[in-house]
Amino acid sequence: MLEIKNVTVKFGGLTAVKNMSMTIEKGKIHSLIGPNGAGKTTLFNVITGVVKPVSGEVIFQGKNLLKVKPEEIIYKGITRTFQNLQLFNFLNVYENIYSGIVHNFNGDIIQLINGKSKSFEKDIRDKILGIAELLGIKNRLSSYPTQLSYGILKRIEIARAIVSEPKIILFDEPAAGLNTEETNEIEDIFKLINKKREITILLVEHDMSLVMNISDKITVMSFGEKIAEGTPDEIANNEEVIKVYLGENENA
Ligand SMILES: Nc1ncnc2c1ncn2[C@@H]1O[C@H](COP(=O)(O)OP(=O)(O)OP(=O)(O)O)[C@@H](O)[C@H]1O
Repeated sequence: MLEIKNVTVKFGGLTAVKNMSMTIEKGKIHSLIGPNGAGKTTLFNVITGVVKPVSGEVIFQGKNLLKVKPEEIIYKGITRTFQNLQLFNFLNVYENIYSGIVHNFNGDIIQLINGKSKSFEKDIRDKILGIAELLGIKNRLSSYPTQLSYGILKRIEIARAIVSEPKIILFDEPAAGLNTEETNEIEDIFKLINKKREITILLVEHDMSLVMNISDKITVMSFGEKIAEGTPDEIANNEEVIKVYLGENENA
C-alpha cells in the first residue's frame, strides 16, 4: 500500500535518513521504532511531503507521493497526528472534529456557508456522531479543549484524523504524556479503527508495551538506517535491537 524505497534525507552535513526502505501493507498496524534522533519523524515528514529526500521514492497505491504537494496529501487518503496536540482551543469538540473533514467537500463553499447543502451537512453530522460514539466522546461534543483531560484530547485528535476517512494514518508518538490507563484506551481505539474502519496505521511510538501489543510488523531504525524488521516476537529477540536499546539506557 505504502512503499518507501531507498530514501535518503540530508540536513546540511547530517544524514538524518540513510537509504531507508520499508513497505506498509494494507489493513495492518505497522510500528516504526528507534532511539531518539533515529530519523522516524523525518521519515513521516517525507511521506507527508514536508521534507524532500535527496534520493529515493515514496509510492502510495502505485503513485509517486513525492510529486504531490504537502497540502494535497490528504486528498490521497493519508492523514497524520503530531507529537504535540494541534487542536483549536476556540472551537468546541464537534467543530474540532469537523475541521478534519471540510477538505473533502467537493461542492460550492458559498453554498456550504449558506447552509444550502443540507444533505452534505447531515452526512457530516452523522459521520461525526458515529466517530464520537466509537471513540467514547459523544457526551463531550459541546465542550472546549481547555475543559478536557489530555487523554480525551488525544481521542479528539484521533477522531479528527479519521473523519476524512483516510486509508492510512500516521501517528507520531500518540501515547506520549498519557498514563497507563489512557495508553490502554488508545490501544483499544487503534484496534477499533484498524478493524472496524479498515484504516491502515503507521505508528511511531516509544511506549514498547503499546508497540508490542498492537503491531503486526515493526521496523527498527537507528542513526537513520533500518537495523531490523519483523513481528513483535522477532524484534523482541533481535540481538542488534536489544543492543541499541541497552546502549540507549546506559547513556540515559
Ligand atoms: N529540520 C531539521 N533540520 C536539521 N536537522 C534536523 C531537522 N529535523 C531533524 N533533524 C535531525 O535529524 C535527525 C533525525 O531526527 P528525527 O526527529 O527524525 O528523529 P526521531 O527518530 O523522530 O527522534 P525522536 O524519537 O526524538 O522524535 C536528528 O539528528 C535531528 O536532530
